[in-house]
Amino acid sequence: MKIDNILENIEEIGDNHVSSSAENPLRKDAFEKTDEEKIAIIQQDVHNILKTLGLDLEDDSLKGTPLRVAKMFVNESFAGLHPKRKPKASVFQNNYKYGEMLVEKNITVYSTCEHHLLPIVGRAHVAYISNGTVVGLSKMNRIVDYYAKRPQVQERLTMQIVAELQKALGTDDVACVIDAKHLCVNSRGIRDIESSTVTSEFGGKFKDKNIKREFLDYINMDTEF
Ligand SMILES: Nc1nc2c(ncn2[C@@H]2O[C@H](COP(=O)(O)OP(=O)(O)OP(=O)(O)O)[C@@H](O)[C@H]2O)c(=O)[nH]1
Ligand SMILES: [Zn+2]
Repeated sequence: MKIDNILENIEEIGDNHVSSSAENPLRKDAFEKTDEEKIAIIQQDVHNILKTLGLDLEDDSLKGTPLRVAKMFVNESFAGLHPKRKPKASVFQNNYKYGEMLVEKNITVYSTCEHHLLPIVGRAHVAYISNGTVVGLSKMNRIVDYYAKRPQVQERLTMQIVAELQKALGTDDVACVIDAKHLCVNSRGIRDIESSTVTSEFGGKFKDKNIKREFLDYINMDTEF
């Protein structure tokens, strides 16, 4: 994809529904380097970090780590930063006139906390009410995964998922709840292994108390929002 198209794509994401606060802070030159160029630079950076910590990078087990981490950042953990990886949300006409709520629950979330670069692991529950368009079920999981593969805060991730589905489905009637553990809270710092974080975004009809309740009942949440 050409850089102009990519920037256009980002602007388009910004325009429609996604408020500026729901965008990951990206530099203007974010996509000027190829993935291969980024991997080569990050490999050197990780090498320097480990060397500074005093590790012997000639060691057989460690010597592949800088490249391994660089590839993981670019191709896996943070792959969703690049708009070229945005999933195509195949939509269909709702010819069968299903008018009730559709809930895709227990979608696995693996993301990364942007403050500590430690994992966020949990579940997302996504729901929408069709206004004539339906989306392929797996596309909801793919949209969650795409936005999760970025340095994130959970609030922004939740909002981005809703905004993307609102755009694909042409309706505001979309909601998302995420319940996730942040390893920066569980494994370091306060080291609270039990706590998890719940975030929600309720668009359109989901702001209605009864509709919200129906959704929360489907996902077995007693939490009052
Ligand atoms: N709102 C929000 N905060 C997050 C998220 N992920 C991590 N954090 C918090 O970001 C904060 C960063 O605070 P700092 O005080 O700069 O970091 P720190 O000194 O490592 O803080 P401690 O984690 O309390 O040791 C921490 O309180 C994290 O728990 C998230 O998704 N949303
Ligand atoms: Zn953190």
